[in-house]
Amino acid sequence: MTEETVQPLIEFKNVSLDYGETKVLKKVDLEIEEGKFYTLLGPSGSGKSTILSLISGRLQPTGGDILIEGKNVNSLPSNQRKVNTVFQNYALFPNMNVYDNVAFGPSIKGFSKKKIDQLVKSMLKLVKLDDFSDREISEISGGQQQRVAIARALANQPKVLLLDEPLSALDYKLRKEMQSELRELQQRLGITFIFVTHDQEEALAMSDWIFVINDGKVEQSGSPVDIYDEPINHFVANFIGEANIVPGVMKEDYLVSFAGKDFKNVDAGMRTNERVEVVIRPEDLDIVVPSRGKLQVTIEDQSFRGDSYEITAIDDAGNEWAVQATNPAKIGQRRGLKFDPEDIHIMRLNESEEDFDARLESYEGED
Ligand SMILES: Nc1ncnc2c1ncn2[C@@H]1O[C@H](COP(=O)(O)OP(=O)(O)OP(=O)(O)O)[C@@H](O)[C@H]1O
Repeated sequence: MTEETVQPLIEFKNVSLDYGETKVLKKVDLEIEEGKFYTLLGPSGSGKSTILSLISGRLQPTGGDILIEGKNVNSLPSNQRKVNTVFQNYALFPNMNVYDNVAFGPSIKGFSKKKIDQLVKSMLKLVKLDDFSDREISEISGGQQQRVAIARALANQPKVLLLDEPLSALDYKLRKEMQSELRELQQRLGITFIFVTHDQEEALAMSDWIFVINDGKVEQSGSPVDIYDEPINHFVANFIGEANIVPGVMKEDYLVSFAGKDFKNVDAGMRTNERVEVVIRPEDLDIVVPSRGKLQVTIEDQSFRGDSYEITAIDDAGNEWAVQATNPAKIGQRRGLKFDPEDIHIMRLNESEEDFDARLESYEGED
């Protein structure tokens, strides 16, 4: 039986964008399905907003193809795409009240007054601003402005909502609140959200699927859990959460050597004695008495994080380990580090997802 393939809502095939000599996007492939929450996560300048501009039609690619519902839209104007964007600065009309801001899109489309009214009221209800219709934009808070911007975009009834760092102007608490509100809104509406952020915590908390973008390329894509637990390379491991990354050698299947010792692990399929990078997350390390530790360390530093202590320890081979611990430690003390085989994650050196797959295929072909 063949599995039915779902046509992606949006596809990027080998999409490049150059500004003269500057290559901003380098042969990007993406697939976006209907009804999910996607996040483009990457550092400043990596090309996230450029990808949104290509989806919305504000920019055209210099190479490759962009497809929406299977049709090439490389040169389809923005206003003919069922896509709307919520910008970082909200871009609200300051001279209009809340109601008129939301009514703007539907009025341009020539809908009847009654239909516009219904639409605006339901959108304002959706973002919990039904009592704020008559307020001027200057009379509402940042978080409320953010909601108006979302209601305004949704009033255009898009298939896809693009959100370009929409929470970055909010304070920590409001930002957290809006994260769950946005997530809930997306689930309720069932439309596709593509959210841009450089905040990994935000991406992990909100998304069904994350694209990690770096230097105009997709470094890795996957569910938040996949990306956190199985980062494909040094960049992703470092960018997504805190990671201890030390050099190692895969001696054989399920046996890795690092910090001068051999450890059982759960990875297989690499060459004998292949050089690798070993990743262990700070929360997967426990500080114990030296005799119970798999590695012996000296406590170098510690800082209080509110709900935990971040401890820095140095092993006898000179590797530095960040440990997230519930109890404080004493600087200068000799301790042990404990971890389980499944907490050891192995990364091949400088390997892209494509190279990794190609190598895996050739490995499987050798049987
Ligand atoms: N008109 C332009 N000419 C030349 N380079 C440009 C132009 N517009 C953008 N760039 C470059 O393209 C790169 C990607 O920009 P983009 O805005 O997509 O990044 P980003 O990941 O969204 O960053 P941020 O998180 O800071 O918004 C940047 O290095 C930027 O300097």
